[in-house]
Amino acid sequence: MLNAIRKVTDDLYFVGANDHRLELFENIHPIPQGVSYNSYLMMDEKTALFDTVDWSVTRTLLENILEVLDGRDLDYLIINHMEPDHCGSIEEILIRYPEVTVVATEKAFDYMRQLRIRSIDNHKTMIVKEGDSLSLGKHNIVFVEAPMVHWPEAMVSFDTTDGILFSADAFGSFIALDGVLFADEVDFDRDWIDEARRYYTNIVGKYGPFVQALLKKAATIDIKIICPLHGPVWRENLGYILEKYDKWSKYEPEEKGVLIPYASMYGNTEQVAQVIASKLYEKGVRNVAVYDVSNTDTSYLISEAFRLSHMILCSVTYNLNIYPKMEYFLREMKLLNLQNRTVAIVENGSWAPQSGDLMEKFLDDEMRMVDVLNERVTLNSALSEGNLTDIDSLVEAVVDSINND
Ligand SMILES: Cc1cc2nc3c(=O)[nH]c(=O)nc-3n(C[C@H](O)[C@H](O)[C@H](O)COP(=O)(O)O)c2cc1C
Repeated sequence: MLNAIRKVTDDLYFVGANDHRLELFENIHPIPQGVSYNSYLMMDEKTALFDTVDWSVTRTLLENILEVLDGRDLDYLIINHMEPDHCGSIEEILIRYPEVTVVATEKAFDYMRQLRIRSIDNHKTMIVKEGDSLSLGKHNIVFVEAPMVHWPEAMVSFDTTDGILFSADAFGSFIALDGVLFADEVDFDRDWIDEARRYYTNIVGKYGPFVQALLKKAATIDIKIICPLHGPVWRENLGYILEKYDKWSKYEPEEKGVLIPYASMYGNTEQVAQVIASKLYEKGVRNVAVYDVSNTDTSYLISEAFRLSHMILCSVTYNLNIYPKMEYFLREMKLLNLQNRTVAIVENGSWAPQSGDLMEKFLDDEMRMVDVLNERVTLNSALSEGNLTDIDSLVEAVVDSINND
């Protein structure tokens, strides 16, 4: 093979590509380890391509397809999701394979027109809805609607012959594949889970109830392989990733532990965050994650907030407000629907500390099912002897809450 193509099964080929050049996914989330855009080509009596890739790697996709088709024509292009990182090459496929039939939901066809995929109306199309199926010969493909996972038009396709779920954005992950195809070829729980969580929580996190609906449908079919649109394919231990998705989409913490994001200009608030973290370890808590909100991209904080059960928000008062980077994190948590967490507050201010009240009001008024502990610590510029009792009470309250949850 001239190209980096791998076989998922005897009839199914991975023909996607890696991207190490994109700095920000969706122009917002850093991806220091890259990302893959997955596309799969089924070679049966009829040939079918499941989704395409981002425009930037179209050349690789086209060469991969040419090599696998080996002179045959492409019969079907099945579009599960119309986000441009997956639909970016549709037009090129249509130009090169004029006889191809495009298979998608009605909404997906609307988006093709919105996105100015000009030649779609000159092509054979097949609009599918929940339960429709398509025979490729040996393989029978059933279409299952998956609205808001993560766009309204999304569907997943299920090959009933081999039990393969083409799961669109569900079960995806950041990190370029770089030769890997299957999740069982890496130490996923050590090396990939943090980026899988950061991908899910920031990209799909808001749509938990829709993911729950998809998981319920998935429970009724016999899935043997999951082919997502980013990251590795799952063929072993599917329960591992299904369980993670179940937790994340129910907004249940994965682990007991404490996230301590701090906003500090000159280090005094940071010092208190460190003191609190030390005291938590002294009290036997083992899962404490301390982050400076100024030098940690919010996507990482969101991911940690989904992972852990407790949070201690530490912020200076900044022009009578919450420190902007902390405020941004709070707003993102709200937008992504995070809930079911216990939170304690540390505030700092030299003349009119306000960040504590403002953070508490935000948590109470804007977020759902967030329990704010009464034990607050208020610093005036810097830690003083007078704060120590309050710090101990806050730590005690967090430890009690962890132990009694
Ligand atoms: C630009 C700026 C704005 C501030 N605004 C307020 C304020 O509105 N109210 C207040 O009580 N303190 C205010 N402060 C004081 C800080 O909250 C105070 O310096 C705090 O101790 C900083 O803690 P740190 O060492 O963790 O940065 C402000 C400080 C700066 C630099």
